[in-house]
Amino acid sequence: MSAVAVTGLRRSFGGNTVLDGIDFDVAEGEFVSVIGPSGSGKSTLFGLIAGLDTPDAGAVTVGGAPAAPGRAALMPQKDLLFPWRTVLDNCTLGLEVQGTPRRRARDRARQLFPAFGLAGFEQARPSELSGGMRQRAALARTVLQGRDVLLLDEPFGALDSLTRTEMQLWLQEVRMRDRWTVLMITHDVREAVLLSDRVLVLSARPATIRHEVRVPLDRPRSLRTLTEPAFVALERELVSVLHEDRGFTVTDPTRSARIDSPPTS
Ligand SMILES: Nc1ncnc2c1ncn2[C@@H]1O[C@H](COP(=O)(O)OP(=O)(O)OP(=O)(O)O)[C@@H](O)[C@H]1O
Repeated sequence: MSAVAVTGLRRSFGGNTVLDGIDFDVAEGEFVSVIGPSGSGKSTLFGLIAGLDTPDAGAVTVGGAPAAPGRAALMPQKDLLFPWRTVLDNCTLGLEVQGTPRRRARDRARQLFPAFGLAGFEQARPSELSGGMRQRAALARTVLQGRDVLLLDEPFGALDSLTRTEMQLWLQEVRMRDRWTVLMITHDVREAVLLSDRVLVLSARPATIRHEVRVPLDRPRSLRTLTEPAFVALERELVSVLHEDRGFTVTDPTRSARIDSPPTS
């Protein structure tokens, strides 16, 4: 059974068709990235998978049942940590919303802190954390909800490139331990290839799945992976597909691996 199955998904807002027939499956334990032009509907797609929005047509199942709040855990683009709560109590929020008593929620959160590089910061406020630590806290909150599927919407978008690379390798490590099923939105082609088993490329709006690549590189992947010919070839393929959509032909993907260009309309 697929962890996530998306069939014929359509979503419009007013007269603006955003998703125009999206079909894909995610297997249990798979890491799939979704890339595509800004405004193509990636966050809209995640809202539908998270059960926070309803499609105009088509269907989404998570673990074989129709998408509904609480079936997949969504980490939104902004970390949304509450400044007045301690880091520990920010991490327990999802559990508390589910009805877990605060004490038990705190015990469970505390157990994650060492692996998430947050040990010793339980009583700190979010403002005392670095950008990478904030993202790890937001991810801890998402993971703690104990869902079968994690939806990460640009989890590292706000980080500098060094921290970002460290976080990517860290995410790979913690995820290999627990085999989460992950769907991740990113604007960074290199990040998508480094972390994923498969990368889906959305077209510009109205979005369809324009392209898909499998990433058959061994794990764990490391900084060295970034320069392997197979890695570079996949990166080049994805960058070319993305830029073709915008009428460009890419000859040197290493100079244009990011795609955070302005919305097309
Ligand atoms: N609730 C809503 N009401 C009206 N329009 C919406 C709503 N949600 C999304 N949209 C529109 O849908 C389109 C796609 O937005 P979405 O945020 O899904 O794109 P995205 O690919 O995630 O963008 P980015 O990469 O910039 O984060 C945009 O034109 C946006 O204005």
